[in-house]
Formats: sequence, structure tokens, C-alpha cells
Amino acid sequence: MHGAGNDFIVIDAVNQHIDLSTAQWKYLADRRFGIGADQILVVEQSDDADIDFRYRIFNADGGEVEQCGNGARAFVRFVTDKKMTHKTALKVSTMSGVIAPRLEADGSITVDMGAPVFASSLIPFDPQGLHATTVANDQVWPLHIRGHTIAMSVVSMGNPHAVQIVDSVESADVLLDGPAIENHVRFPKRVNAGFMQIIDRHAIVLRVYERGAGETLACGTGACAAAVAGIRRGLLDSPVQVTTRGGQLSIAWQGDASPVMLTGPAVTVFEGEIVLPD
Ligand SMILES: N[C@H](CCC[C@H](N)C(=O)O)C(=O)O
Repeated sequence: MHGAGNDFIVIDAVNQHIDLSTAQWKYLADRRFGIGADQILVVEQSDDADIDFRYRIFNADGGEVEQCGNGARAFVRFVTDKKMTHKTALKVSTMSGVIAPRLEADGSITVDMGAPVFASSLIPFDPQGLHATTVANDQVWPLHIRGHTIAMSVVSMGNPHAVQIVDSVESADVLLDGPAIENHVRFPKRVNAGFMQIIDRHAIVLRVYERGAGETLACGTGACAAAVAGIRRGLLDSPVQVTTRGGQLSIAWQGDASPVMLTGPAVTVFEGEIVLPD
């Protein structure tokens, strides 16, 4: 499946027992030796009567992570098409809390991704010794990367994001700066690196070098983080249309502790079975 080109293997772990090793997750995600995906999404039963499903996410590097916005839309499409639910509005628990995806009449999917988090310790981000610049309602941090300093907004959507504004996403050094940011010592759990080009107050173009997956064609939580950072900096107004290399996403956020709403497509490409090596 994919959501704006961010591609996933989605596995039903309600009707089969799934307990894979890191090496097996990596094998599944490998585009040459396995099936190939940015992330692997696992659909599990919920042990809470008020929650419809549990949703686990593994990056292509085999690491389990807290949240995946594009994946949440593929999740809804999967459980709906597999008739694992008759609901169109779900409550789904993830490692970072409960999200609420909803299947819209036009086939798009809107996900309440919860409120953004800015406290450094919760990102987690180590600002020690750095002096932030206050820009409207945002704190912008000077991060030293590959011999130059980049002004970063740092925000969590359950997973960590460092977002910078660039003049052009096409000329941005995503493939060199991206991994340097992802693995920067000030992010103890690494970080997703967003490169945002502002078009107007309601539109951006975005590239994201994702933690554990490299550059993807779209990043849902990255689109949320970029829109939130731009709104906080007084440069964007909700809703924000986000153009990614894989398609269009729409983000709505009313500020402060209100939830970030992510809307976009979810497409099933094919399904099948695989015999996993031990
Ligand atoms: N690479 C992310 C997980 C997937 C997020 C992205 N695919 C999305 O749509 O939000 C991380 O390590 O936090």
C-alpha cells in the first residue's frame, strides 16, 4: 500500500500470530532481497474496549517507532477493505497514544494525529548550550551540520521531527544534510529531517529524510510537523496544502493543544504471501 508514495507492507496480526525479529522486519522491507517498503504496519487486536485496533510501525531499518501518519490512512483502508470493521471512524492505539482516522465519503482519509509536542525533553532533543531564537510562537534552534548552521524547529507528532525552511526543496542538500540531521547527537532517538519550501500562507512543498527509512516520497507526520512549525512561526495559516514528491496532503491545525488533522490518499497496490527465512 502507499499514502502519497510513502509505501508500506501492511500485515494482519489479528488473524495470524506475528512475532518477527529485527532481521525479519528488515528483510521484508528490503527492496531487492525482500518485498520492499518504507515502513511495515501491523494491525493488532486492541485490549481496550474503547479502542478498535492497535497499530504498530516498523521502519525499513527494522526499528519499531511511535507514529506514522501516512500509514494511519493505509491502516484504515486495509481494515475496511478486509472487513475487519464496519466503522468509518476508528480509534487506534499506537506507541505514542491514540489517533482517530476517519474514512471520508470521497475515499480520502482524515486522521486526528493528536496535539503536537514542543518540550525538548519529550521530543527528545538536547538543547544544552544552544540559544534558541524566538520567532512568533516558535523556538528556532541553531543546529551545526556538516560545517554549516541550520535554523531548526523541533516538534514531536509522537515521533521526532526537525524542520528547516529552504529556498528550494529541489536544490536543498537533502541526501547529505538529511542523514547528518537524522543521526545528530542532540537527538537521542534520532530524528526525521524536514525541508520545507514556503509557496504562500496556505501552501508548502516538502521533502523529508525519514529516520530509519531515508528520503521518502511523502511523510505524514513530517507534513504535520512542517505545517505546525510554519504556523507557529507566523508564516503559514491553516489549512496548509503540502506538496510532496509522491502527492498532496492537507494539514489543519488551530494552534496550541488542538489536534493536527492530516488528510490524504491511501492506495492498495497488491497483496500476497511470503515465506520468511528464520
Ligand atoms: N520514519 C518515521 C516513521 C514513519 C513516519 C512517516 N512515514 C509518516 O507518514 O508519518 C520515524 O522514524 O519516526
